[in-house]
Amino acid sequence: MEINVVNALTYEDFVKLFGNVVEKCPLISAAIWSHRPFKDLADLEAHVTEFIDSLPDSGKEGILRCHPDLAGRDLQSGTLTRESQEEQSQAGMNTLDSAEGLQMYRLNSEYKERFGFPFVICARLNNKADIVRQLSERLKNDRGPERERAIEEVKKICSLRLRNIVLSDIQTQTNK
Ligand SMILES: NC(=O)N[C@H]1NC(=O)NC1=O
Repeated sequence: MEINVVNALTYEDFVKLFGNVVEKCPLISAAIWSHRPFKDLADLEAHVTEFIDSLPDSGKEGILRCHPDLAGRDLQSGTLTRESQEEQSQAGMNTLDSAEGLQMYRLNSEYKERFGFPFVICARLNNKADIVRQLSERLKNDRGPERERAIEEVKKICSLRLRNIVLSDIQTQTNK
């Protein structure tokens, strides 16, 4: 997708297309739409990053709380967003055996109890073993550094989702 096509999108179409680049936070794309024209995709991504960085700690924690648990209730009940469903499947979160499922449940609960927000990691860049290892490791962090660490993961998820939107659009165009 050419950047001039993105820049020509109405507010409604822009939010429809980019509204979930940060999980369940369409407010972010609604806000950055006003920064058009974007120079390129990297510029669009930089605006998302800047918006997130400008939030107070409570806003950053709010973003984290919009994320579903990995291998959690939404995955079991099929209520994940399409993006999250794909990411969690790619990391093998949908094929945990009962011992692994219980381990994830316990670690996720311990994490939420400690920090007051769910554990977030870019599932596309990690496999099952990485996720369990990092969840155990990050449980040892202090709240401030852990909040920032988790927000960095949100940015990685966002970057891959943005790229996905653009690539799948190229695919559609070549198929025409
Ligand atoms: N909790 C959490 O990390 N959730 C996610 N990670 C990811 O890549 N997609 C998600 O929904």
